[in-house]
Formats: sequence, C-alpha cells, structure tokens
Amino acid sequence: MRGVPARPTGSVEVITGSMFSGKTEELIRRIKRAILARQRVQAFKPRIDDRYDAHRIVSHEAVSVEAVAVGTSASIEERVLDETDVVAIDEAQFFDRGIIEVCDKLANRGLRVIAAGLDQDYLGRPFPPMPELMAIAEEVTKVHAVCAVCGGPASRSQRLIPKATTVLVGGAESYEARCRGCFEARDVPRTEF
Ligand SMILES: Nc1ncnc2c1ncn2[C@@H]1O[C@H](COP(=O)(O)OP(=O)(O)O)[C@@H](O)[C@H]1O
Ligand SMILES: Cc1cn([C@H]2C[C@H](O)[C@@H](COP(=O)(O)O)O2)c(=O)[nH]c1=O
Ligand SMILES: [Zn+2]
Repeated sequence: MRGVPARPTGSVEVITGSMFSGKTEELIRRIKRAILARQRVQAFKPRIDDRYDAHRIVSHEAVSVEAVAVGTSASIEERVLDETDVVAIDEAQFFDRGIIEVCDKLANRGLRVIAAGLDQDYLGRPFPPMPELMAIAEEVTKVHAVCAVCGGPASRSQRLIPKATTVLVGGAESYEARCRGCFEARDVPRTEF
C-alpha cells in the first residue's frame, strides 16, 4: 500500500545536559515505559563508569535498571539481538566516535535508540562524541540541574578537584552543577589552596 513503511521507522533520541540534570532518570523513565509497552529493551553503559554498580545504570538518586557494561561501541553493535526494539545507552560521552555510526545503523534497522550523556566537559567544551550524536538524532532533550551556587538552572559541570584530564569519573565529591554565570572554566578550584 502506498505511504505505508515496509518496516518500523527507527530513531535516535539524545538526552543531554550537565551532571545531576536528570539524564539518567529520564533514560530510566523511557526504558521503563518501553518495557511497559512490551518492547524488548537492551541497556548498555561504558565499562569505565564503575561508580555505583557494574551491571546496572544507576542515577544519583539510586534508581536503577539492569545494563551490560561494554568497553567499545563495537561491543554494543555485536550484542544487540535481532528481536530487540529499543537500545538504551548511558554515559554516551565515554564511548569512542564509532558510537555515532552504531546508533545510526541501529536506527536504520528500525530500532529506537536512546542515548544519554554530557554535552560539555569540565571546561565547558563540547564533549565528543555527543555533538555528532546530537546532530544525527531525531530528538534532543536538554535537561538542567539546579546551580549549586545561585539555585538557577544549571547547564555546566564544575570540577571541584585539581585534575586536568578530560575523563575523571566521579560524583558529588568531584563535581557540582553550575549555571553559565557561576561556572568557572579552570582546572584548580580557587578556594582550595
Ligand atoms: N544540583 C542538583 N540539581 C538537580 N538535581 C540534583 C542536584 N544534585 C543532586 N541532584 C539529584 O540528582 C538527581 C538526578 O540524577 P541523575 O539522573 O543521575 O542525573 P545525571 O545523569 O544527569 O547526572 C536529581 O533527581 C536529584 O535528586
Ligand atoms: C564534566 C565531566 C564529567 N566527567 C565524568 C564524571 C562522571 O563520572 C560522568 C558524568 O556522570 P553523570 O551521570 O552525568 O553525572 O562523567 C568526566 O569524566 N569529565 C568531565 O569533564
Ligand atoms: Zn548559578
């Protein structure tokens, strides 16, 4: 019949924002709704993020769902089963650039891909591969935390400890959410020394 797609249309959804903005909570909410709709969901997280649980995606409020920890984007592609409807990925900023093609391919196969990750690093720079993932996504949701300094909507992650590497896994002991005005792009906190 004319106008009726031959296969289900896949899509890529990105949930992004600063730390503590509710990205993981929103990802888990979408996963739970998909399961309620009897869709088959596979969830993944990067192996590097060992903060709370190796086999679960866990929010800062300790809400969690089961997930497989993988080291590379290729391992996600290898593990996706034929019968899977939804692929959910947390901490997408920690994956290699291949994650863009993997998400694109899965969506082209008809799957719904939902990826959550930081849009900016501790200096306020775009956090690869998130910008490209956002570019190929059908839908991008930006969520905001509460600024730890002024209480306004926070879009940035302030690093609180003096470490000048892009990757530094951590939580509230190492980072706080800040708005544009309160954020300071620097490696060493002024108040610490
Ligand atoms: N500054 C903050 N702003 C908003 N939520 C915060 C803040 N600090 C802690 N939280 C908690 O973090 C939760 C969001 O956690 P989570 O979904 O894991 O965020 P993200 O994945 O974006 O880091 C909120 O529901 C709230 O309880
Ligand atoms: C800003 C920034 C963050 N990280 C790390 C810190 C956490 O382990 C994750 C973000 O987790 P969340 O679920 O968004 O709270 O990323 C980093 O390695 N480098 C950075 O610049
Ligand atoms: Zn502020």
